[in-house]
Amino acid sequence: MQSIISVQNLVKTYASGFQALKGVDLEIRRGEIFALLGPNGAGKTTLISIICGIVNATSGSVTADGHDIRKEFRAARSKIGLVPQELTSDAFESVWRTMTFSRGLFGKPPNPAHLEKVLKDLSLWDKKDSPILSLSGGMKRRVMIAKALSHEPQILFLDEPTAGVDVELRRDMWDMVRSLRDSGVTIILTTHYIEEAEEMADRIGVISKGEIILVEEKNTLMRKLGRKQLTLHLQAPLQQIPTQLANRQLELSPDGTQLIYTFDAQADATGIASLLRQLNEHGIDFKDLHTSESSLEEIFVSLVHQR
Ligand SMILES: Nc1ncnc2c1ncn2[C@@H]1O[C@H](COP(=O)(O)OP(=O)(O)OP(=O)(O)O)[C@@H](O)[C@H]1O
Repeated sequence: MQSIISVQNLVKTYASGFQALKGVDLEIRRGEIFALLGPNGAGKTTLISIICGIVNATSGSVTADGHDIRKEFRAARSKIGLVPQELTSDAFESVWRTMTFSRGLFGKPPNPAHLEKVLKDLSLWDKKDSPILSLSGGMKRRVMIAKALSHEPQILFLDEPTAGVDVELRRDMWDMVRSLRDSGVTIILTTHYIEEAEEMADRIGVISKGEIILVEEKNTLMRKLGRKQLTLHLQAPLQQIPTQLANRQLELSPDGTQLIYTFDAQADATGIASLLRQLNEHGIDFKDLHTSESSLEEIFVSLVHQR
């Protein structure tokens, strides 16, 4: 499948001499939701800003729907909608005028039917004549999305779309983003909320210290890097793990009442059956057991910490 965004060997060295991007390659597939995860200062905003033509790269190239962001700036930029973190509109202006103005900036002829559809999709139609400042925080965020969609872009960047919003609004936002994807828009979002990436993304990219350290299908990532744990609640506390079991991936809880076995969720043989046999041989009885899987958060933290 042809990529809708192609980033090749992108380097950004700021005037201070700091290298924020160290040769980034990234392909975004048409129609996907791609989540870009990274700790503070990893280079997410720099990368997005270059793709959107706000910041110039030191070297490397970016194409959006086949158009080079430098050589064919207007054509490339018109494919992209950007929803920044901060509200960037005249708060006294009405929702409708904000959208028509934004569309005009891209040199697109008026298309009231498109704007109406966007506003209806975002449940903002009845607010079209309201000044932005009269709207709630959640509505203002939706107006920023409406504004970014006003020129009919095929690619939408959402920078931290749900930072600081309450749980209910976050869920609404997720539903909205999914329905945008279903309507054919490719979505790239940055987020600090791992839960958000886990919930929404088709693929996940992790950036750390200016390098993309991993790009993977979310499900594959969770399967591949996911660890499973089996916790056994013991009948009687243990002082220590018997030496015969020392070569196992076992941990004893500080109070000695739980044995925790970590195993590879992917492996054909988990070793659970033989572990249980060994415990039986050593007279270690348990009253209960449960298994748990590592979350994307744990995977992410361990990835970034390995570096
Ligand atoms: N104009 C600039 N001049 C010099 N250094 C900069 C400039 N802008 C960003 N940086 C540095 O580049 C690095 C990457 O910044 P960037 O804003 O891209 O990170 P980020 O991943 O978006 O972080 P956050 O999650 O905190 O928004 C940081 O170390 C930052 O201090």
